[in-house]
This record gives sequence, C-alpha cells and structure tokens, in this order.
Amino acid sequence: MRKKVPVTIVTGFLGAGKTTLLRYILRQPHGKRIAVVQNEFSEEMGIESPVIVDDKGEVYKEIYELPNGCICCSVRDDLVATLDNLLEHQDRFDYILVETTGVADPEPVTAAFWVDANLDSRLYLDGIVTLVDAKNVLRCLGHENSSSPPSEQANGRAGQGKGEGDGEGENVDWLERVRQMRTDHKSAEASAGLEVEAAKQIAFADCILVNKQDLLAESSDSERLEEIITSINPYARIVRCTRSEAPLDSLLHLRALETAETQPQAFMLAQPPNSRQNNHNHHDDHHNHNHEHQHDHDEHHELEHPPKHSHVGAPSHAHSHGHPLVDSVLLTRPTAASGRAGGGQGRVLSWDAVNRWIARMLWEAAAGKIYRCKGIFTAIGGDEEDDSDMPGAEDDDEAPALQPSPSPAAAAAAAETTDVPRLFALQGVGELFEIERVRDNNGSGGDGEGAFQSKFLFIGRHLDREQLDKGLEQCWAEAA
Ligand SMILES: Nc1nc2c(ncn2[C@@H]2O[C@H](COP(=O)(O)OP(=O)(O)OP(=O)(O)O)[C@@H](O)[C@H]2O)c(=O)[nH]1
Repeated sequence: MRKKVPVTIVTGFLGAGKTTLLRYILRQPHGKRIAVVQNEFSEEMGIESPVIVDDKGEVYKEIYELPNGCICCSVRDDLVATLDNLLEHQDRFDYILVETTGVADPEPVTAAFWVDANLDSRLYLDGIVTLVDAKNVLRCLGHENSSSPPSEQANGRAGQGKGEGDGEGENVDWLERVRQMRTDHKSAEASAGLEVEAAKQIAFADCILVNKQDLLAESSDSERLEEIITSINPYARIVRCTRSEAPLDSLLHLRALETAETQPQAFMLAQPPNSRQNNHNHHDDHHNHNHEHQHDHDEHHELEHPPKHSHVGAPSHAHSHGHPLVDSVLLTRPTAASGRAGGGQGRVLSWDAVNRWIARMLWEAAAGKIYRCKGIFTAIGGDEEDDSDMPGAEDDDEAPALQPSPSPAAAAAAAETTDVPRLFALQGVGELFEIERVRDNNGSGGDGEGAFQSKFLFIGRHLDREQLDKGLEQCWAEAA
C-alpha cells in the first residue's frame, strides 16, 4: 500500500498573504515535490490549475477543468475531483498544499478530505495553516479598533490592497471588497457573518501566521492582536512573520512531526495557550480562562511550570476560553498508557464509546455548534488496521507484496491487541470526524509507568462544557 500523501490547507482572509506563503514555501529547500491547488473567489476563474513544483522550481503543469468554481461555496466535489485527478500522478509529488479563497468558510474545504472514502485512503490532512493580516485582522473580526491609525479607519482605507505591500497597486477597503464579492456571489450570507467566518478561519487553525508584522507600528500591537487571536484559538501555534516567511516546521508535517517524535502526547495540543514562543506568560489571564476548578496547572504549562500537585486519578479536568465569536473547551483525562496490557496508571477508554460520543455531540447534542474538534487519546478497541499507511509510517513502497503468514504466537498476540490500549488521534471538522490510529514511537505513550494524558479539544460557539464533560465520562471501557 502506498504511503498517504499529506495535505496542508492554507486559509486566511483576503489579502492576508496566502499566495505569498505558497510562493515562499515552494522556494524553500525542503526537498519535496509539492502539488499546489489554488482557487479564486470567482465562478469564472474556478479552481486554478493545480501545479506541481519541486524544490528546484521545476513545474509540471496539470490542467483540470473545473466547472463550478469556488471550492468553499459550490460543491466540495470539485475539490475532491481535483485531488482525485491529481492523485493519478501521485508518483510526481509527495505533498499537497490547498489554498482556499480569502472568504472561505474552511469547514467544507476541510471536510472534503473525509467525504470521499477513496481520497481518505490516499490523503491525510496534515494541518490547517491560517494567515492573518496583522494590520487588518481586528477589523475583520469586528473589533472596533484595528491597529491601523484612526485616520485610515475613518475613511475606510485601513485595508491593504494587493500590491500595497510591495508598493504596487492601491489601497482598498477589504471589508467593502469582501462584502461586494459576497453580495455578488450566489451563496452570499449576510455580511455580518464575515466576522464569524474570519473567526472560524482562526478557530480551525493548527498554526496561525500573524503576517505583515512590518506594518505594525508597535510591538504592543502584536501582543494585543495575539491576545485576541488566542482568545479564539488558544491551542494553535502562533508565529509572527513578514512576507509569510515562517519556519517550515510550523507549516508542513505538523502532524507527522508531532506524532512520530518521541512524545506523541505532544500532538497538536501541546502548545500552551498563548504559545507564541519566547512570549508566553503563565500568569497572563488575558484570554479569559474560565477554570472549572482549581488545577495543577494544566498540561500546557508543564514544561515551564511543573505541576504543584498531580491530577492523576482526578475524574475530570475541563476549562474553556471565551471570545464573543468562538469558544473552546479542553477536556483531559489520565488514561492507561498505550502498548501495555493492564495499562499502568489511568483508566481505560473505549474506542467505540469515544466514537459514539463524538458522533452524538456533532450530530445531535451539539449539532452545528462545534466547528472543530481534535484529540489524542489512548483506548482499547477500534479497527485492527495495518500500520503501514499511518501518518509517519515508513515508506513501504519497497515492501514485498506478499507477507508470510503470522506464526501462531504472533497471531495470538495480535488477537490480544484489542485489550491493549493504543494511541488514537481525533480530527473533526463540522459534522465530520475521523479517529485514526497514530504511531506511538514511545511505546508507552505516557510518562514512563504513569498514565497518558488524553485530550479532547472542541472549538465552536456556545459550547456546553458540562455536557461535553459528561459525555466523555461515559467513555470508560468498563462503562461502555
Ligand atoms: N507589507 C507587506 N505586504 C505583504 C506581506 N505579505 C504579503 N504582502 C502583500 O499583500 C498583498 C496580498 O498578498 P497575497 O499573498 O496575494 O494575499 P492572499 O491572501 O493570497 O490574497 P487573496 O488571494 O486575495 O485572498 C500582496 O501585495 C503581497 O505582496 C507582508 O508581510 N508585508
């Protein structure tokens, strides 16, 4: 079986620097051949032809005609079709970047990776990178004061047009432009919804690039901006940059890095809230922590601030963060370490029960309220799938087609694996989700003999933390 191809979705508001980012990535010495799928916000233009570029800038052009245009608003089938076509040339690239339109709701785009079982078996969503324009994002989010000077705001010229950054082109009022485009577009919603969309783009992100730092007058502007961004998505990595020049390891192979390294528990949620490196202040409470109860402090701060008392064995740990547009709930549980019969410390979660819980939340109890959920947890049960196409698995193209039959002892050991906790990752977007086994190089998946900190993060609107927490409580194996 072929290795799955990682896909990174690049999203962000109009003019934030998405195309600049793609160009920047393609120029870097990453040694990869990257296929790029871009689309523009216009029915006429449709999705631009995907191109495949290697790190020497060699471009193999692939032309696919796509009738329906915008991938966010028309049918995600177009994106699926594009990717499907692209995968016919899978030997010619090893990474895919998808740039969404500047006013896209990232949900349907991201969901495209799960609607099609065939695609799902050949691709995996590595991460979502959201660009924000440091100068204009607050206006996009509906905060009255942007970092632009008042005079610019008053005459509606706080935005930055294409070309302004490099001295070409004219200033335009981005919101006006976006509103106009939305009005023109068939699926336009009320323009008031734009703020929610901008917030959703941030909420969906695994990594947020706060671009155009050169346009911020004061470093305090950056800090204020990041406080607001953090209040929307406390768990994404935040990287400041200019001209979209961010370290490649904050952009590509997010999941592979975080799961394949020796600390699988670090997966995506390891960044402390407000985690822009070098700038984290544990005592900052600016993003409205709403702690349910006194805690140790949570696992996000462990690296810098060892816990004063342990949470192991505590039944519940949840906290939420507030923002007018988006809120998030993180649930953690000490669970049995993976790869060990008996599991060491911690109770055992049931894969089936977690699966049912997430389905119930997304489709019934909290339907429409959860934009994004993700998690890393150990559990028993789940499919006994082959590890070979797991993200981070070795390339097995060279593997012989036929494997010898397992010995009786190996077969017996395999039969027992359902009772041994294994490591799983949850990824959910809108109403779709998947739970996949992830590689656990550590073997234990936990802290030596101790328990693994299983984590579930929900980002959405009007989330009911108690309801989510109760749901997770139903997922213990013995209770399932
Ligand atoms: N000053 C400044 N300008 C920038 C920076 N990054 C990008 N730009 C400029 O901002 C404009 C928009 O950048 P793009 O990369 O086209 O943005 P985009 O998100 O792809 O735009 P849309 O496709 O319209 O949504 C261009 O003129 C860029 O040159 C930056 O860090 N500083």
